[in-house]
Amino acid sequence: MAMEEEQTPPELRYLSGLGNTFTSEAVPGSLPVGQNNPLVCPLGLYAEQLSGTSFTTPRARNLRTWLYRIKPSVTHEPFYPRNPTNERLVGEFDRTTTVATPTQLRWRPADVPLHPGLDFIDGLYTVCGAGSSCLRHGYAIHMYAANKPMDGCSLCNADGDFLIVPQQGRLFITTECGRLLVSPGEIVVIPQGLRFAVDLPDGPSRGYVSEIFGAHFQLPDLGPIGANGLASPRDFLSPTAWFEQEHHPGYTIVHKYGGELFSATQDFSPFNVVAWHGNYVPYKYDLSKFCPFNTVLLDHGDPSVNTVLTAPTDKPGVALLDFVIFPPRWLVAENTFRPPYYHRNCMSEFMGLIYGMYEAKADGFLPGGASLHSCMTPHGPDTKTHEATISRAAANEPSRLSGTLAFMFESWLIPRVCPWALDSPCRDLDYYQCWIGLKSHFSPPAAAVDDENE
Ligand SMILES: O=C(O)Cc1cc(O)ccc1O
Ligand SMILES: [Fe+2]
Repeated sequence: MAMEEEQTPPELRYLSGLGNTFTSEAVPGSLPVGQNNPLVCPLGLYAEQLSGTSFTTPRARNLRTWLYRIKPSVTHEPFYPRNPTNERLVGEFDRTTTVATPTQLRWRPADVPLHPGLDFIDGLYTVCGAGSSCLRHGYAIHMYAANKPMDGCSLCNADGDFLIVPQQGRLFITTECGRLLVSPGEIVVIPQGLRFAVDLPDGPSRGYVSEIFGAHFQLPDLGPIGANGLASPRDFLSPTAWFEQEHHPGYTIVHKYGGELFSATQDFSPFNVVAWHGNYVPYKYDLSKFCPFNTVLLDHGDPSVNTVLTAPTDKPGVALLDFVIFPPRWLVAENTFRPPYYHRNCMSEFMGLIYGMYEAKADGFLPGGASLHSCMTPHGPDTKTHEATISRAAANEPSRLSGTLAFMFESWLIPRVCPWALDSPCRDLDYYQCWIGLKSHFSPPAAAVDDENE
């Protein structure tokens, strides 16, 4: 089922609404009526539940889906450590795997290698993260550069949810719930435990992934904004049931578990779900649908106002991981330094750029590149941006920030960084230089200086 390079993907139908309970059948009459697991399911299917939360999680946050499939997913040979594994995937962030550094870090975009062929699994590499997938608290930030479809192979991430941000090349993703086509400018969430395979209809592809352990993404509360605004639930799209039933000898099930890869074989595709119902589903979202709110008079608001999705911790208002965007918008604040302010944050900020230029960096932060400003590490606009902003005569005029889309993964947990990210040829070792040229503009009245120094 792998698509050749630049093949047109099929038209897909989606179900709309984040958090909805859906039903979907690829064959009419394949979904049991009135119960989840009848003695014999319609059309001779097997019933299988996929639980995304504990059975006893309160109803408002309980997530599960019932899958009606040709054979249950348990029908496979034993799991073995995958050989070769992917040495650059991390699920436990400690001194043995990663490094603590308060240094401002920035990376140039990685070239997508053409040889040897890398699929989504082998093209993934962890950049940083915190906590532990086994202890179900923490997150990992990965990037990927892939040039080969996952052929005869699916991935199941037992560790957490993946939020994937493609930056170059569309992703055609087949899941047990159906198929999604995700373009740069869209994001997709693949929930923990759902099997999926990534095809690359445009060939070489790259992007960013945040993975969260022990939590799921939800929409942020809107507070005084009211009932509408930011990302609207109806703009989140989930797939419709789709299955394949051909005999497929040697199909490989890859299982990411404790940050490590295992594999098992079976003689059929895992995408054999004819019907399903539930609320534990993959979904995609087109970031151009985001309805941004911002200041209409003065000052630069905090970036939390641009939160698309948040994964909460147990502390109210504190995120395990926020996904925040910096979309095209009007800037209208008066007498205001409009780019981001200089900043030290108890949260840690990983940023990526999907296209265009980021408002705080005139140079060096490029589409496909990344930066990391960890807990309390100072950062802010580079010298060029600062100088250009304060010298701009028309600074009070409305201006439209266009042709740009940056994002941030922001977390309460302090990330540790992978050695290969620190040693990467893409690392911009001169990043700190972008602030070194900031001059003192301090000009107190002469009398005040004299008074003080007398
Ligand atoms: O560091 C950054 O560029 C992200 C950011 C953007 C903004 O508009 C305000 C604060 C902030 O941390
Ligand atoms: Fe910041």
